[in-house]
Amino acid sequence: MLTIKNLTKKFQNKTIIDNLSLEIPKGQLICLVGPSGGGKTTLLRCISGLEHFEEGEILLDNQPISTQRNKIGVVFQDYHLFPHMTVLENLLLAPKLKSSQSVEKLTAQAQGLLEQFELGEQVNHYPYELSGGQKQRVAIARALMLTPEVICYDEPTSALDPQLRDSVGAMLLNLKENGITQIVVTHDHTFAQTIADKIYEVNVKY
Ligand SMILES: Nc1ncnc2c1ncn2[C@@H]1O[C@H](COP(=O)(O)OP(=O)(O)OP(=O)(O)O)[C@@H](O)[C@H]1O
Repeated sequence: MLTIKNLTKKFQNKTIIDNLSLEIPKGQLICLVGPSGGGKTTLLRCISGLEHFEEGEILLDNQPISTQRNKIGVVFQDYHLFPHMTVLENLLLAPKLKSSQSVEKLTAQAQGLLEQFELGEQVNHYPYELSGGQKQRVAIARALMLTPEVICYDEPTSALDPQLRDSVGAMLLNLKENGITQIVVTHDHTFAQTIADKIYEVNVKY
């Protein structure tokens, strides 16, 4: 269970998130929608431990999020792939630093994920050689390498055509089957309605 209790986040004394409380059961897929500037990305960054907040608590299974960051994966809007590394190297970088598994095992895991995401032929390609949809799938595969319990996505379909949007939707629904809790920021209400267990409107008045 991911629990947000009375969360308040300010930037330079401007309140962006005002006393927000939310409970997300394990394995749920929720979408955060709302107007531009409403605080969706900020909320996602607070949940993923990338942003400090003034008041309230964010707990994963009753533990403060600050101690649980390694259980939370983030897929950024512009993917944040390392341009000078191949697809495989992008997947291996963080687990090589954080995981106790051998490089051989990690490589096999990465190759398995890339096959599953239909990226088997792109293993040794660089990000500039990939399409938007392929970059998106590499970013999701990279997040999965750390076996997260929660994955946060910021606008995962904003750069994709409708067909690729549907394939990302199918991928997220598939991950739901594995019990991963997913939080998706999106402007796309149709996409949200297709995939979400619950949709939350983030629309804070300043
Ligand atoms: N690092 C920062 N410093 C100061 N203000 C910030 C910072 N990051 C975000 N903000 C402000 O916080 C507010 C919420 O921004 P946020 O990016 O969370 O909104 P959003 O709902 O994700 O918007 P969009 O849908 O346009 O991506 C905006 O007014 C933004 O200018």
